[in-house]
Amino acid sequence: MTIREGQSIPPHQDNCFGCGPRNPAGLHLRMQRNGMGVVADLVLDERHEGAPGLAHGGVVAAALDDLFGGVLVVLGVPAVTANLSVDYRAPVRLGRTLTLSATCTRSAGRKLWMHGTVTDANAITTEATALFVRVGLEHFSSHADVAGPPFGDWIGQARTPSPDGSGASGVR
Ligand SMILES: CCCCC/C=C\C/C=C\C/C=C\C/C=C\CCCC(=O)SCCNC(=O)CCNC(=O)[C@H](O)C(C)(C)COP(=O)(O)OP(=O)(O)OC[C@H]1O[C@@H](n2cnc3c(N)ncnc32)[C@H](O)[C@@H]1OP(=O)(O)O
Repeated sequence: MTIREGQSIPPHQDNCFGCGPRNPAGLHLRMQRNGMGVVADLVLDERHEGAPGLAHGGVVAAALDDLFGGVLVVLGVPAVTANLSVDYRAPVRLGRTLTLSATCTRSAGRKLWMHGTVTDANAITTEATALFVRVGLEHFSSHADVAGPPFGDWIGQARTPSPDGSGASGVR
């Protein structure tokens, strides 16, 4: 599955908390490819409230984690979050159009390092880094039937691993 610049990233699966259109409790993130990364707009509301009028930090972290999962789709690399670190620089207000962006900054062997931000009117509210570790498709298929789309579509389409084993062409 090749995703061109500006094209929408398909959901990881229909019921994904971050990007699944079918999940009634989900964030319904809609990402687009931006270079070798992804961007998305997101408006949080009272369902996502922590302190009055402000987003719960865990929701913001989940959104960024899911964007990192969108970067994996651009790269064609199945991987999972091993470590996620979030810097909350300013409160995230409800009812604002937030811009989220994420990219892979480096890869080596099975490891991919991610960086992402949340901005509100061009000011960074939140910044995250993450370590993802590449896994085989059995990581997913051993817990659920993943034969249907989009996972089913992805099976067999993993990019040929690059010499360092990452498979993530275009990342450092
Ligand atoms: C066919 C094409 C497919 C294209 C599809 C593309 C994308 C779709 C793929 C996935 C998306 C699916 C759904 C997305 C949903 C949401 C997106 C957000 C992502 C998530 O929501 S995902 C859920 C949360 N996530 C987990 O549920 C992981 C649970 N966990 C494990 O499954 C294991 O823990 C694992 C696999 C991580 C490692 O286990 P393991 O046995 O395979 O490997 P091992 O432990 O040897 O680690 C290898 C090297 O990573 C280093 N390392 C490991 N962990 C570290 C840590 N915490 N800190 C620092 N370094 C760490 C080691 O030190 C070693 O480093 P070294 O090689 O240098 O020694």
